[in-house]
Amino acid sequence: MSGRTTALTPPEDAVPPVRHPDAPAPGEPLGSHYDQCFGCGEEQPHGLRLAATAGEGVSVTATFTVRPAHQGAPGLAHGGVLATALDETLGALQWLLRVIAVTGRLETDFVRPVPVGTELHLEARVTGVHGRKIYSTATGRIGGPDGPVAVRADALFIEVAIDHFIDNGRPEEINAALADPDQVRVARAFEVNP
Ligand SMILES: CCCCCCCCCCCCCC(=O)SCCNC(=O)CCNC(=O)[C@H](O)C(C)(C)COP(=O)(O)OP(=O)(O)OC[C@H]1O[C@@H](n2cnc3c(N)ncnc32)[C@H](O)[C@@H]1OP(=O)(O)O
Repeated sequence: MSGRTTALTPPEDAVPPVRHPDAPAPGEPLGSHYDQCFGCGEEQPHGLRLAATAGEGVSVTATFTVRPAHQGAPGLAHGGVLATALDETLGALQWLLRVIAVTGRLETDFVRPVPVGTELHLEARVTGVHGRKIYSTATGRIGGPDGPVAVRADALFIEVAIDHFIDNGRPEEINAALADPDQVRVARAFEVNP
């Protein structure tokens, strides 16, 4: 990482994010980007099954219920699982920008322990865009959208082409995804010029 800034606030010449005209309307459920995703996939038995909804501007909200499979200490959510919930919520912002991006950097504050059974209410928004770099921030609250903050994160996502996944993913999963019309439709929903 030599010569690379680790700052997660947008640089002065960053531009405000622009909501894509074809982005899902505020209040619209975003669905899963991949049914095997550990964060949002419906086919992952121990996954988070996080459900995200489009917000105003370039923002999303999401909920995730902590289950016994998500424990670290007895009765409490694992920190890595909570970071996943934040990462997934931040990743869902891509639906509103209609770009494909991956997490380059994620800085997480764990403010309160989160017991099993908790419904975590997350919200995320893009704070600025600088070329391929997308700066964003998220919080997770216990029990409701106005509940106490349990976790928060700042992140830098980097825009990539679909080839990022084709070139780097394991052939079994990539070939299955490319053969699935629903998956291809979802991938195209992220791209400005499919
Ligand atoms: C078919 C299926 C479709 C599914 C689609 C939906 C998928 C959605 C999935 C969502 C799932 C949930 C989300 C997930 O879990 S995503 C999974 C977790 N993330 C990853 O696996 C990413 C792994 N990393 C990489 O692939 C590369 O390093 C990337 C692509 C990120 C950059 O390598 P690339 O060679 O492309 O770019 P570059 O190195 O020229 O850098 C470009 C610029 O960025 C700056 N920079 C880079 N890194 C950092 C850093 N760490 N801190 C600070 N800055 C950083 C860099 O300085 C430069 O800035 P500047 O010099 O221009 O100013």
